[in-house]
Amino acid sequence: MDLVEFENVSMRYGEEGPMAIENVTLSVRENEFVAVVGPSGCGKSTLMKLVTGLAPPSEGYVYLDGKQVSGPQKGVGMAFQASNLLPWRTTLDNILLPMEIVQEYRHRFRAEKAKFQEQGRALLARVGLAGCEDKFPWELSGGMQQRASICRALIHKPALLMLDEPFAALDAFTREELWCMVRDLWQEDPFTVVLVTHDLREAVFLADTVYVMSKGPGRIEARKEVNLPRPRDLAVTYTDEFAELVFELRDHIGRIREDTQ
Ligand SMILES: Nc1ncnc2c1ncn2[C@@H]1O[C@H](COP(=O)(O)OP(=O)(O)OP(=O)(O)O)[C@@H](O)[C@H]1O
Repeated sequence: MDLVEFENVSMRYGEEGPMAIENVTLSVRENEFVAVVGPSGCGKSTLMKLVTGLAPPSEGYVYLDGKQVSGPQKGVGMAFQASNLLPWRTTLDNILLPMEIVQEYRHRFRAEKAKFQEQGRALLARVGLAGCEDKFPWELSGGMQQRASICRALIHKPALLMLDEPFAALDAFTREELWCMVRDLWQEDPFTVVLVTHDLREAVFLADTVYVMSKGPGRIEARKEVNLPRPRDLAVTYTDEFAELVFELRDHIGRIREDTQ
């Protein structure tokens, strides 16, 4: 079953502005890991706003779990390039924030606080942050902050996790560690993921399907299935098969850049 569907979606900001994305049709199956790659400004973040209901399409339809998206969606977890943890809250309190502020969960959270705190601790342990529950964000490294930010996005067990370049600001080694963390979380207890990234290796390592977007306006130029066997180890990134997939995507993007420059 498809969890996310875009049907001929176009979007412009303002009445007169240029099209940010045009005629986008795509679908994401339940528990599929999708990556969207493309040059800067091609509309990747706009796709995220449309799925989460933060902006309506100018034309076409966006469906989430079979229902047309017409406002902010509760069942979506989001993480961004900046972890945006609140500096005055501990790591555990930061990751429990959605339970406190989203009206839907607030009552249950107040009634069963100890249970949710336990779930928060367990989630932190799964991402290697056991012992960091009472630390403040400034006591954590950048990679640890991003781990916590992904926990915060998953604490309410969303059907869909939207990741907008969550590893872009990290060094190469930390980035690869976090790829493995997301891979493990997803494999242990599957959910649907849409990952927006500039990093082709990241897209091929993590995703089942990669969409390549062009810019001005953003269109889906290519869809590539990644049939590398799972579970994938980092060693796969040094194989010819992996390099060929990355090269093919790079070639698409190179051609798009030539056409739009
Ligand atoms: N709030 C806004 N108002 C007007 N135009 C916008 C707004 N947000 C985005 N745009 C325009 O829409 C187009 C797509 O932007 P978007 O941020 O979705 O691209 P992106 O692929 O996420 O970019 P990047 O990779 O640089 O983050 C761009 O031309 C951008 O200038």
